[in-house]
Amino acid sequence: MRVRVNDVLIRYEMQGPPGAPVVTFSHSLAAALESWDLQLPPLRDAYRVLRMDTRGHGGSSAPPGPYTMEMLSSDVIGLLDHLDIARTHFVGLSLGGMIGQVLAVGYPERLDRLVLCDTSNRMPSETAPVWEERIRTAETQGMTALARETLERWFSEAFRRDQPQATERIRNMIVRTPVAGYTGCCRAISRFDLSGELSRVKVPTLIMVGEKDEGTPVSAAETIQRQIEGSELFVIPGALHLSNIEGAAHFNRRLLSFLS
Ligand SMILES: O=C(O)CCC(=O)CC(=O)O
Repeated sequence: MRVRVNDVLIRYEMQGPPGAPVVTFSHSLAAALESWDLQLPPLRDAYRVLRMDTRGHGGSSAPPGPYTMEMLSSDVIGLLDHLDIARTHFVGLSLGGMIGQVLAVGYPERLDRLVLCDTSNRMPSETAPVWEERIRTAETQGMTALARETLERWFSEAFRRDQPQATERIRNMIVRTPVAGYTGCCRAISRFDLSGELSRVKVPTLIMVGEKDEGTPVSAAETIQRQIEGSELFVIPGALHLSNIEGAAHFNRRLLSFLS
């Protein structure tokens, strides 16, 4: 389904019994709602699972950027309003986790529980050249040029070797991401800094991170945990950045116990 929210079309899927609590999933940069496929089966009997493509990704519109984290968060609120959802659990990975933090600060009345995965409360200014380089590569060579290095940051060598079909599916998501959507979100991420405001978050929060995530490492998760009072931290053994896929069994067990 696609609905007009703010000035864009947002693609989403909603599965699960009517009246059940809603769990909203928000994916990483260069992914799409299908990156949560492994979370659907364990949740869909007891929850309404709402998965959406972030602006600039998957089947959502990709207007020219730059985007801001506030814009991306406002798209989530617009979708919830459209679907008449007053409150939701929110699970966000990486970029999705940054959106989740903005929601928890700006719209706490809309959130029941918050799960922040493989994310950070700010992008250090030292990383600015990395984002500029990724933007330049996407604009000059297209998303295919970014696929291999992205997969290497997201999954272990063993996973890429042993799960070629799953790896290929994610690769397709990366290369199909519109360049304008990717670069628009890169700019939102590179300017992201919620470090001064995160201590205001009172929503019950679980933080999960792949043990070997390099882009948003365990230390970044620990920083978030120190700032959000009462939050829990779970490190997913062996996983890199897309811990919900490579570490799905651990991820799902911890997610279910936190939500229930
Ligand atoms: O994945 C994201 O949503 C942003 C952070 C990032 O680019 C991490 C990575 O791909 O290594």
